[in-house]
Amino acid sequence: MITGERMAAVDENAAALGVPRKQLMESSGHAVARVVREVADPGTRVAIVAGRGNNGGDAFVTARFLDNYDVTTLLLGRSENIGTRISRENWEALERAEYETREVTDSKTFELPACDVIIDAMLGTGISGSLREPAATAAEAINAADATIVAVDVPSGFDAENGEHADNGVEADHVVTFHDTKPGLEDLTADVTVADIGIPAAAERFVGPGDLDLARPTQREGRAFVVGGGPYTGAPALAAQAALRSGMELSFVAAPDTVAGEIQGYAEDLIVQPYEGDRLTPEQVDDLVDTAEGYDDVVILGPGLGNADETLEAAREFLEAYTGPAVVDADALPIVPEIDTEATLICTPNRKELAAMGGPEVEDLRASMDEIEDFAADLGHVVLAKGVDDVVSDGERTLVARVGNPGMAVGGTGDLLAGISAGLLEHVDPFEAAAAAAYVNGRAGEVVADRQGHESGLGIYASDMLEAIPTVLWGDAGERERGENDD
Ligand SMILES: NC(=O)C1=CN([C@@H]2O[C@H](COP(=O)(O)OP(=O)(O)OC[C@H]3O[C@@H](n4cnc5c(N)ncnc54)[C@H](O)[C@@H]3O)[C@@H](O)[C@H]2O)[C@H](O)CC1
Ligand SMILES: [K+]
Repeated sequence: MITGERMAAVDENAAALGVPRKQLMESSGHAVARVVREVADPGTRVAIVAGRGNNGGDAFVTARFLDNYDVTTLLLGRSENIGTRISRENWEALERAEYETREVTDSKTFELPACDVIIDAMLGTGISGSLREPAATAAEAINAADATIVAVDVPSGFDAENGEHADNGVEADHVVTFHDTKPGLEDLTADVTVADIGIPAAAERFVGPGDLDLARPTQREGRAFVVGGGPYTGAPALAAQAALRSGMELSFVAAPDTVAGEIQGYAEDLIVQPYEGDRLTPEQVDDLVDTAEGYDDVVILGPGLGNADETLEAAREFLEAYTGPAVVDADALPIVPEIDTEATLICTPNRKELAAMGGPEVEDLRASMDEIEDFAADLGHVVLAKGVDDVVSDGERTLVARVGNPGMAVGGTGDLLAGISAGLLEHVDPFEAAAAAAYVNGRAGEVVADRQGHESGLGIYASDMLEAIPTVLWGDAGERERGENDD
């Protein structure tokens, strides 16, 4: 089962792997033709009713695979308004090859040709709400016709996010859905065929640009609240800056007053809130929890805190009292399995920290995905295990991020990852945030290495990567692989 939104992400990932959507469209269109051949003999009259999105494009392909049928293709709208390049190319191919095509420019003049089979390709997973004109009139005519209705991907009017079906939607006899079934399709009376369209398994196993699409912030929003610093000062500063670079509006660092000035000195963009002492102790916990909850912050707990007993006790008390979203990193990690917390956590251990949390002791994170998944399930929180390849799991879903370069083994990249995770956690669930953050961090390392002219990245600084975060999130670096999906 896959939602329409997730499907779009997977096909973006497939494009990045070199299997562009136009190829998938060819497979989709072919799959629909196969079902038509099962339900109707050659020579039968077939009417294709297509919309201007990729759902329509699939059916333009179908027409080519039904050469021994009597096919008429109706486009709802003008061909110059077809919404995507690949769909337009498939429409143009029909015209050049002299297939029977018509453009319906006015719903009042809509007329279904005499037919025995209707292919409903008006709307697929791009739909929202009940059908608007001219699709509404067309759906009425389709439902009233004495013909077998074959729907492409979903019946038009069906919402592939939640299974709701618009009152004025198409009532299909057969549905040819792609790659995997969609939520709610099984509740329809139609026969459902799930067609394999050649999406590589890697598109769902490896984090790619599609996962980033699901998590990309569209506006400046949220406050990061870093509880870090004491023995170290660079780590909280990097994490706090990475959160700002990932779309947060404000980034606070609560730190001991002995180091607050130093942390502020790294970056004027941060707001440093000093507390008394030279390290975090339980005395500060109530204030910190009140602040974080009072302002709906996303907390980053751990960077540079050190592992003094009273600091770890404070981190424990913090997580036991706090109920909001947080990223837990570094010395605070071993506490997580020991506590009961209502907080929503992303834990970001490296291999050593994973073992220190009581997780599996592994050489190669990717080879140990299953163990990491089991560990995340036991822990009850999202684990983002970072290494050469990162593994992200919420105990049910597990993804591998295989981006980045050897130079990223330098100190500080983990702090960036914590900051990016917090920035994305403001917008999406912790699994989606962690997966996309791993991708963004890795790509940022690649972008910097590229700019510096050495692919290995050996010699990059974590702080060099700060500026590359927006490049990956909103700029060309995130879009570089998108190829065919440019419209
Ligand atoms: N991997 C895959 O899933 C593949 C899917 N394919 C097919 O592509 C469609 C999804 O295509 P998309 O272009 O995103 O959207 P649609 O064709 O579904 O429709 C968009 C179109 O509809 C208009 N619209 C939206 N809501 C309404 C409404 N309530 N009433 C009327 N019109 C509406 C919107 O404005 C757009 O113009 C998927 O289902 C598959 O069939 C690929 O071909 C292969 C890979
Ligand atoms: K459809």
